[in-house]
Amino acid sequence: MAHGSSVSLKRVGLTIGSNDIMAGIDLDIRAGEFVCLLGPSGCGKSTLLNAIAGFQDVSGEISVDGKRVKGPGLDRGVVFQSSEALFPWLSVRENVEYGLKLRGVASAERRAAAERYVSLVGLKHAIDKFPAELSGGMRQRAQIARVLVNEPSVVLMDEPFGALDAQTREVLQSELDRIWKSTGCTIVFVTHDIWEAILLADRVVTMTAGPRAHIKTIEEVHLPHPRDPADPACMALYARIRDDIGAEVTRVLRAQGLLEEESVK
Ligand SMILES: Nc1ncnc2c1ncn2[C@@H]1O[C@H](COP(=O)(O)OP(=O)(O)OP(=O)(O)O)[C@@H](O)[C@H]1O
Repeated sequence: MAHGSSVSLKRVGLTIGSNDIMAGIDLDIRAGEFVCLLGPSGCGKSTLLNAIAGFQDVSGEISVDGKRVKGPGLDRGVVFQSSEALFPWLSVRENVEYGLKLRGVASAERRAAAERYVSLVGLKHAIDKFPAELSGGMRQRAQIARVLVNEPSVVLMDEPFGALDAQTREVLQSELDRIWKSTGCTIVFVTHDIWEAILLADRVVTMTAGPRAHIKTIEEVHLPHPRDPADPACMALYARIRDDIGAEVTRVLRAQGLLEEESVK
């Protein structure tokens, strides 16, 4: 199993054309930590995740276990929202084995690894099915297994449960908590859902709205798992984060002239 790596962001920024998307982002993520990124739509959460993945060049410095990120690498795995990320012409087993095959891992070893990770995500019974035969939740489980089989020390998740119905999302949230603990990897998870962040994260990082988006607040969540939304500590945290994001949305609407001063609390 993989260990978790630390991730360090120093003065990270991105300007595209005349658009200052983000600026001055400093964040130190501990090895094995679960960090959720929240913020108003368009603030740059996915862009930041892509920068850690090495898909997006940014200014400043991003390093994993002290080593500068210069592009994608097997130490970082990315789970996308869309289950289209699976190859539709391959079975779950073949999808999960795919990366190992590219790396020349021997067939027996590949098979054993795929079975181990497909079991870990609770999909053993569907290992020979094709993506079209799976529900949305099962496809996301398969995508997670396909990433974990490479034993990344950092897993980057971009709204992985965003397209799922509420009940499936709840099941997968608790499964993810179990999977995270059993692998020990570091998780950086982008979501729009404040409850999802509170139920999963060690720390919830809230970003300001752009332009020049940066970190607004960091909440440490010192609560045991499984967390209960009815817990007063969770409710208080929810109210604080909702107010932080709400203030950003209000600020943007006001700047765009879409909200009158007196209607703002
Ligand atoms: N390659 C690019 N070229 C131009 N603009 C870009 C590029 N990548 C990101 N942006 C802009 O950067 C901003 C942040 O986008 P991003 O998708 O990261 O935000 P987000 O917080 O993940 O949004 P959402 O919550 O709606 O998914 C947006 O204004 C987007 O248009």
